[in-house]
Amino acid sequence: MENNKYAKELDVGVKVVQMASSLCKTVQKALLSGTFNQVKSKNDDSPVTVADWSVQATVSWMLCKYFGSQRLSIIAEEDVQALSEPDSVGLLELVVNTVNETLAKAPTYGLNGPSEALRAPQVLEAIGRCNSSGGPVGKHWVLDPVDGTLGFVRGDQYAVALALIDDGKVVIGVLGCPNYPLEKESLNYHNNIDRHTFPSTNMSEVGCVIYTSKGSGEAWMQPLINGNEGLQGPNRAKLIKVSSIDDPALATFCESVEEANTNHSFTAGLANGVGLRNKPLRVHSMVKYAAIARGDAEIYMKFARGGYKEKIWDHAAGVLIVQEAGGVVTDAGGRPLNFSRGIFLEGLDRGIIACSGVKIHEKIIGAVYASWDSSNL
Ligand SMILES: Nc1ncnc2c1ncn2[C@@H]1O[C@H](COP(=O)(O)O)[C@@H](OP(=O)(O)O)[C@H]1O
Ligand SMILES: [Mg+2]
Repeated sequence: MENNKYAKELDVGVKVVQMASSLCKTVQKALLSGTFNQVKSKNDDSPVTVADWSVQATVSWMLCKYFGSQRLSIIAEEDVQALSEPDSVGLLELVVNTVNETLAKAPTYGLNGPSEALRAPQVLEAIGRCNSSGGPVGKHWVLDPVDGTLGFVRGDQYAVALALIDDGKVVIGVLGCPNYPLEKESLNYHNNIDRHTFPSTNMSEVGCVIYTSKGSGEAWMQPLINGNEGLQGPNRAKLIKVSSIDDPALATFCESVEEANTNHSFTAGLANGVGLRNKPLRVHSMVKYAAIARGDAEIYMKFARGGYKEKIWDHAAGVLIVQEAGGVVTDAGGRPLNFSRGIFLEGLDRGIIACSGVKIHEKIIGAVYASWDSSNL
């Protein structure tokens, strides 16, 4: 993928997501062990933590460093408001420390950090500059600093998702999945990782970064780089591919854990309609796209309640990774997702269907048409 037009963007993107994933692992451990417990609620009641802001600041700072601050457009989930409030002084301090600890390790990841530690205003500026609204023209970076924050605070699955959109098309996608084991066999999707035993598994075998660039026909997976070992370790990147299973009776579908985010009974009806037999794998975050791309599951379906507008940062990186790994992603009407119309997936028809192959995908789309009118959705 080195000859790619976006080779530099991909190289920096993968390294910065590696750094961000490591940051998240550290913060998640601290949260679960009670070292600090600052979890805030946003207006929509979803949680936000030190990790969300720290990742956003770190990625934003690095993108500025490598691609210049002048015309850099970044669209990311978090804003600075809650962090700038008077009662957030302690939280801001934690974020500043976390960002500086992370940036200090930049050379271990093959990147250059700042010559001196960032101060609070610089950290707030880095977070606040990610307020672009995207659109059909030019390059836009898209970041979900911690996707699946609910999974994150529960000690479960979450992802760091970074994508680049160029003239309305997603051209690179990078997904950090810090709690996704390298081997499928050791992933127990059905249960949350027990808070009290976490981290019980061999952590060196847990966590990966998956990446691709448009048109390459390849998606790659690296193990998480250990902050101490850094780039000295062997490059263990390997190609990943979607599953070749096309018999629905053998296929597995994944979906959100939260009923509030997708209609579980509608997807159960679809699953039944196409002859799926396996129980759904309920997983937080874009790790579901990673599961399809790695061949660990065949189908991902999401049907949000009417009126909910899907955000581009929740899908951009995952969609491209699934497509380049050999899969198909469309809306429930069978049309491609449109990343060119600002921060929302405008024009999305009902829901999102990601599949390992065309055959299963067609069956699911057919089942949607057959059951939609009677679904009350
Ligand atoms: N009412 C809703 N319907 C659908 N998706 C929602 C939603 N509220 C939040 N989400 C999105 O669903 C994402 C989590 O996905 P999942 O349920 O698959 O784990 C959230 O990402 P964040 O956790 O980054 O906010 C959020 O963007
Ligand atoms: Mg998200």
